[in-house]
Amino acid sequence: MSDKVAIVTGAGQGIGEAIAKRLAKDGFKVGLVGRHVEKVDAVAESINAEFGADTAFAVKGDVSKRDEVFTAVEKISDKFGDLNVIVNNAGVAPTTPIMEVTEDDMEWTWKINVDGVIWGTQAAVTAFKKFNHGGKIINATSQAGVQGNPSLTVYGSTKFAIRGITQTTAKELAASNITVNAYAPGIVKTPMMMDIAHEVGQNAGKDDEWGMAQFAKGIALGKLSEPEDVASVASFLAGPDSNYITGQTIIVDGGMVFN
Ligand SMILES: NC(=O)C1=CN([C@@H]2O[C@H](COP(=O)(O)OP(=O)(O)OC[C@H]3O[C@@H](n4cnc5c(N)ncnc54)[C@H](O)[C@@H]3O)[C@@H](O)[C@H]2O)C=CC1
Ligand SMILES: CC(=O)C(C)=O
Repeated sequence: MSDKVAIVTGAGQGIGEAIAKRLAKDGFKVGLVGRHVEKVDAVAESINAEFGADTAFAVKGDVSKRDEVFTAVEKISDKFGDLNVIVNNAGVAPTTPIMEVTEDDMEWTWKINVDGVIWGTQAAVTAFKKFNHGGKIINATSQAGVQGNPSLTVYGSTKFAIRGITQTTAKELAASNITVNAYAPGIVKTPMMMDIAHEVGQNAGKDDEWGMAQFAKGIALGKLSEPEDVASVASFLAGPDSNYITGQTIIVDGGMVFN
């Protein structure tokens, strides 16, 4: 068991919720950050009911806003008296055929997916230094940040960027005993993916199930993944068994992408 402290952004549902629950099970105190405070509060309550009062603490924060990220990280690390891990998980996934991409699509998607990782990294490094030790930074990329997907130009561009940021910051922060890695899920059964499947289905005059099946094609293991499959990898990256790994993206996609 660990007595370490981890922060997970976008922890109100889906993969972030599963990671927060898994890290609590691993023995971490967990800080949950989300735009919708009622959602992160509900996840924190369920963690506290299962793992003991004061295991989880929820804070409202929009990752696209630097001040809000710094405030959230300070509140959580003050409450638990330390910070060892941040999981920059929050993200959005617009489906945008190339000829329909607008300036607005580019701006809001990059602000959340990419700026959010940068602010989370800066805020966590500031806390690691305050507590006089290194730490672990874990970023959410995607199979769409490893290979091109039609109609995911905007989203994919952010996820390719996150793999780049993972590599550059890993090299820059190694001397401070900070590792930086990423997980790249394939198709995970979460509200985000259900929304995408709905849109793809509607555009083709079909239903959500058909939409999901289009994304499920080509998965070697023949099934979609659960948020807990991604949480297992985040658990490994947050724990001591990954201490000698940095700058890497672990692909959790059931064999969609082989690189
Ligand atoms: N579901 C999937 O198939 C895949 C997901 N991913 C990535 O995994 C991460 C989590 O995805 P899901 O759980 O599926 O998504 P989701 O949409 O189900 O949950 C994302 C959470 O992030 C929060 N969020 C969004 N913008 C935010 C902001 N500005 N500030 C704070 N919180 C914000 C949302 O409110 C939501 O609670 C994302 O970065 C996504 O791109 C990557 C590959 C596949
Ligand atoms: C949402 C996502 O990351 C996909 C479809 O790869």
